[in-house]
Amino acid sequence: MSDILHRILATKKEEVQLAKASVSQSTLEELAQASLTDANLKTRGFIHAIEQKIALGQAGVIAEIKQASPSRGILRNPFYPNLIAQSYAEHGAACLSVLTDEQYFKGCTAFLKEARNACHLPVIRKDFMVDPYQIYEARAMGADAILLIVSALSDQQLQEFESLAMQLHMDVLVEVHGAEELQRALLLKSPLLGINNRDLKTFEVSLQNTIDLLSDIPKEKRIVTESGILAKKDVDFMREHQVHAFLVGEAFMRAENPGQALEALFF
Ligand SMILES: O=C(O)c1ccccc1NCC(=O)[C@H](O)[C@H](O)COP(=O)(O)O
Repeated sequence: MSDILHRILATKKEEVQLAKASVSQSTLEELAQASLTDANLKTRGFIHAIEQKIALGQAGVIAEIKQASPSRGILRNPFYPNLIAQSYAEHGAACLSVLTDEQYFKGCTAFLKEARNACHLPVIRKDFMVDPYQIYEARAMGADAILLIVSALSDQQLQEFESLAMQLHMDVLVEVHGAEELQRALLLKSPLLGINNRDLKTFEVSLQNTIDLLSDIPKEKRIVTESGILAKKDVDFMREHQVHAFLVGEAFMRAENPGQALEALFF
């Protein structure tokens, strides 16, 4: 239990127990249900937004809003999620990814709400799901999608969490790093499959990781390459291999104008 992912997951389990003592799961379930008919909160199609971009021949960019990360430390200061979201929307992002983890990424629920309220884009709650409670929480805060990290969950949890997210009208990004995780991910229904180029145990990043898994992935899946996309050559490399959806954080967070950086990298 010493690598960073395991530490994050252990913290997350403690946080969920504390949260449950403050807001009961039944209250959250009611809020999540109510959100589905609230004009401001009802879900925006996350996968649909990516597919629309790709149908136009463009890249489907999930643009990340994160203040810090365990591997890179502070990425942006000062940090205004609403302005970043507007900038991404103006410059061609398909969707937003907002980190809500506080301890390791300096994120919070308010950042997701601020970013989503500032634009029309669908938003994924980027956090470490270990309990169904967090899925109700995600919907109650307005998330349009959640992330499920295969290495963090059992097969049963993956299926249960995916099914709950779908019942709450959210899309699911299923994230893998290696071949064994990929086989487990293929048991799920979601068409959105993220391949993380970063090994969350060692922080090592290799874009070749995405390419190495491609031949084992059925055509029905929409592949999202995640992490380490920093330069135009990285984008070209992926697109040459028919990978057209991208999750990018650091390259934009370090730029003075994140949206302009997105446009320069992808369009
Ligand atoms: O980025 C980290 O340090 C990290 C550590 C432990 C778990 C997850 C981590 N990152 C999450 C991500 O996957 C990235 O935020 C995302 O793919 C964007 O990557 P990048 O463009 O390299 O910022």
